[in-house]
Amino acid sequence: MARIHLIATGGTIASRAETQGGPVTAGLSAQSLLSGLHDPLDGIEVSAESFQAKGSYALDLATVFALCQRIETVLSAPEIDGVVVTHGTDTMEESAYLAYLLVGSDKPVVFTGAQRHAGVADTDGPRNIAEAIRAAACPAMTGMGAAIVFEGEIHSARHVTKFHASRVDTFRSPGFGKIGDVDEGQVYVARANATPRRIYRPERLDPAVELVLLGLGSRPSYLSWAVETGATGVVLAAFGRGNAPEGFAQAAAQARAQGCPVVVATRCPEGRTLPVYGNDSGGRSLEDAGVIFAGALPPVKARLLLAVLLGQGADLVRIAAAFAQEG
Ligand SMILES: NC(=O)C[C@H](N)C(=O)O
Repeated sequence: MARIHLIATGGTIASRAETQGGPVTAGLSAQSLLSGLHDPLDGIEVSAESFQAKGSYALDLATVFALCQRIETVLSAPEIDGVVVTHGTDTMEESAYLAYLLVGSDKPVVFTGAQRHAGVADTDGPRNIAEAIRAAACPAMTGMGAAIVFEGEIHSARHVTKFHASRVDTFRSPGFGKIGDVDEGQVYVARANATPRRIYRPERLDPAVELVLLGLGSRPSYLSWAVETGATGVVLAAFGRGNAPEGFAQAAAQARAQGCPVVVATRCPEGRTLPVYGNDSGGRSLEDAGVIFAGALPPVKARLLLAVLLGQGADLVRIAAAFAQEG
């Protein structure tokens, strides 16, 4: 019989509004989440612990790094077959992606949460937890890396993103799709990831990697300002194939000269970067300025990978090699 350990971190799934229309605040323990389950789980044994009851928008990299270490420790126990993490949906894709990068065990790690809090009659929390537990207990999830189970779908942490601010079917994997389903208690895993998972072992995550979303005519001084105020790495969420407004190539070259790597990701939800365009701050001139392209890795996840790499002391060559492997 499978044994799953649940780690609760807060978010809407662990929240209620104390008064009608009042603020929704996190605070429910792991045990109370488990006691709200309606699904009998067909004999899967579940243990639980409360890690931190906060909205996911309030978590920081050090906390999520500690969470990943805790997941690894729990999975090292031979009697545990998988872990479920309950988490707010706002940054769930980020914590799940960090677990994907940092947790070396091949046992299943499944994140889930809710869009409707525990105080409303149609909360989606209990169903999502039950389905996450079933997925974590499924041998076909072995070796897939961290995943998100939500509203009956299974998504790889490598590809998934929160797509809708409030709907219960919020998670999608643009350009890739779900990897499976949980349907009437049955878990179906249809496919693996396209790129092999690589495990990183940093001693910490670099907390000073910034993400700059570019808009039409954005000012390059914003990149320079980030470096001047202590950014140790910057990810530009750039246009299309990885192009930026005029002046960014020069600012990127300066950043690099000051020891701050600049990674260029695309702000498009699908597709990958490729240095094609010349002229001031087209992809080719950014490449000449020494930026590193993120390929198909979305900006938010490129920032996390850079925080991992800088946290393990990687130099520019190793950072470029790691992003090149992302495809
Ligand atoms: N649905 C949610 O969980 C959103 C919440 N604001 C959080 O991420 O903590």
